[in-house]
Amino acid sequence: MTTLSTTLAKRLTDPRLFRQYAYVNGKWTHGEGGREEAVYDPATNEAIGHIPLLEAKQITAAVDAAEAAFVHWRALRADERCERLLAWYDLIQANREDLATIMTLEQGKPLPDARGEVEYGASFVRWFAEEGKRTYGETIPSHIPNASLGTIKEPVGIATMITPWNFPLAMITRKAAAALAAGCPVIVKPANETPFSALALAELAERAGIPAGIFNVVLGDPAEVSKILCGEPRIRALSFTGSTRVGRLLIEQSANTVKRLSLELGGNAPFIVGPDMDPKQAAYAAIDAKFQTAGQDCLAANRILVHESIHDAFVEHFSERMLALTVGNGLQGEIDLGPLIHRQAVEKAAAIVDDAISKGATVIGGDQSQAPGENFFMPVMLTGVTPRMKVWREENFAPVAGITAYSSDDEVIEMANDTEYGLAAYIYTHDIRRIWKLMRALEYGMVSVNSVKMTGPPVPFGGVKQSGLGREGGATGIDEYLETKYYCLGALGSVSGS
Ligand SMILES: NC(=O)c1ccc[n+]([C@@H]2O[C@H](COP(=O)([O-])OP(=O)(O)OC[C@H]3O[C@@H](n4cnc5c(N)ncnc54)[C@H](O)[C@@H]3O)[C@@H](O)[C@H]2O)c1
Ligand SMILES: N[C@@H](CC=O)C(=O)O
Repeated sequence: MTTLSTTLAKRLTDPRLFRQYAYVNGKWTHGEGGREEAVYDPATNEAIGHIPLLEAKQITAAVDAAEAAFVHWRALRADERCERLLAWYDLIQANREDLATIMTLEQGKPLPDARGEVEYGASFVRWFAEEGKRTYGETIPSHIPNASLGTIKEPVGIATMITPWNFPLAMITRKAAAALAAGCPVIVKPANETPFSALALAELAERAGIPAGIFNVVLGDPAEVSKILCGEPRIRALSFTGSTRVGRLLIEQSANTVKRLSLELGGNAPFIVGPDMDPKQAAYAAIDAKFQTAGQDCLAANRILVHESIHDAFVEHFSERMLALTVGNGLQGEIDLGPLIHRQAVEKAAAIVDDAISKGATVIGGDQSQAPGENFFMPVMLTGVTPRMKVWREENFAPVAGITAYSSDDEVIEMANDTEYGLAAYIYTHDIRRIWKLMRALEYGMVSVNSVKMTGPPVPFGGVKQSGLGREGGATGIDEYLETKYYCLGALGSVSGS
C-alpha cells in the first residue's frame, strides 16, 4: 500500500483526510487478498494514490458491523442524531479547501467548482440533520369500534449507496445524510475513479462522533461488490446514482431480496428557447447549462432546441462564447473546463461528434489539437442535429452541444420528449402561456424555467421514465429511508372514533 507521503497528501492542510483504505466498522481497512487499484489525476494521468479491493467476506463484515450498530443508532433521539450530523456538517465546511483539492485531483473539475460542490454536498447534511426531527406519523380517524389508529415512521434498516465519479461528494451526502437522519446505518460504495472524497467524508464522520459501523465505505471491483450488496437480505435499501445501464443491472440484482430502490440515473436534458427570448441572454444561459463539469453532469443541456426565428443569432452568440471557454488543469488558474474522467470518455465524445457530422450536422469548435492533455476534449457545437444522431439519443457526458431549430410549441414538445430519459428540462421564455403549456407537457421530473440553477436541499431531485425512481432532497427525501408502520390499538374501552 502506498504511504501517505504522496503528492496529494502534501497538498493538504490536514493530510489525514487523504486515506488509502476502506473504512469498515470505524477502522481503516486493507484488502485481505492484497488486491489494489491505482487512482489517477485525469488532468495528468499520474497516479495520486491506491485503494484496496476488498474481498467478499470483508463486504459482509461491513454488513455485520452495520447490523450491530443499527440497534444503538436507531434508538438515539432524533435530536441526538441531528447533533452528530451538524457536527459532520461543520467539519465538512471547516475542511472545505482540502476536500476541494482532493476532488479536483481525483475528478478533474476546476477548483472553484469543487469548492462549490463541497458547499452543495454539505448543505444536504444540514438539511437532513433538521429533517430527521420531523419524521411525523399520523393519526387516522378510526373505522373500528373502540380502536385508535395511526402510523409511525421507522428506519428502513441498513442502506447501501453506490455513487458516481462526476459529483464525488454531493452524491454521497444527499443520500447518506438522509439515511443517517432517518436512523439507518449506511454502506457507501463510491466510484473507483473518485474514492478519496468518500474516504475523507468517513474521516470527518468519525471525528463528528458518528459511531463505528454507522458510516462505512467499501471499495472493490464494482460488479463484485454490487452483487454482494444487492444480494444481501439484511440490506433493506439501495440508493444508486449513475448510468441507466448500471441502474437496470442493479434492479435485477436486487430483485431476490426485494429492496427499497432509489435510482438517480442518466439524463438527456432539452434546453428550449422561445421566440421571445433575447438570443444572447439565452445562448449564455445554455453555455452554463451545457458545459459545467465539462458536460459530465446529469443535468447537462444536451439538446438545445431554439425557435427558428432566433436560431441563427443564438448560434452566433453560443459559438462566440463557447470558443472563449478555457480548458485546462483544474488546479491551475482560471479554467472553465477540466479534463474528462478518462480516455474512453474522450473517445466516446469524438465518436458522437463523428456520427453527427456523418449524418449531416455542422460542427464548430472541437479542434482537438489544442487539447492540453490526452483526457481533455475541446468543446464542440453541432447544429442541425436530428433524432437519428447519437448526440440526440445518447447522454454524451462531454462538452458536446447539439443544437437544432423548431417552428412551433407542439413540435418542440415532441422533440423534447423524444428520448428514453426524463430527468431535467430547461425552458427559456417569458411568455406565461408557453411556460405553462411546455412545463405541463414535458415528461421530466424537473423543469427549470429561465434558470440554470435548479438543485439544492429543499427540492425533490429525480427523474421519470428511464432516468430513475424516487426523489432525493426536499421534504420527501428522507422518506426513501423510512418505513410507515400502521398501528391499530383495539379494545380501548369506550373510546371510539378518532
Ligand atoms: N440522476 C442523477 O442524479 C445523476 C447524478 C450524477 C450522475 N448521474 C449519472 O451517472 C452517470 C455517470 O456516472 P458513472 O459513469 O460513474 O456511472 P456508472 O453507472 O458507470 O457508475 C456509477 C457507479 O456504479 C458502479 N458500477 C459501474 N459498473 C458497475 C457494474 N457493472 N455493476 C455494479 N456497479 C457498477 C461504479 O463503480 C460507480 O460506483 C451518467 O449517466 C449520469 O447521468 C446521474
Ligand atoms: N448536477 C447534479 C448531479 C448530476 O450529475 C446535481 O446537482 O445533483
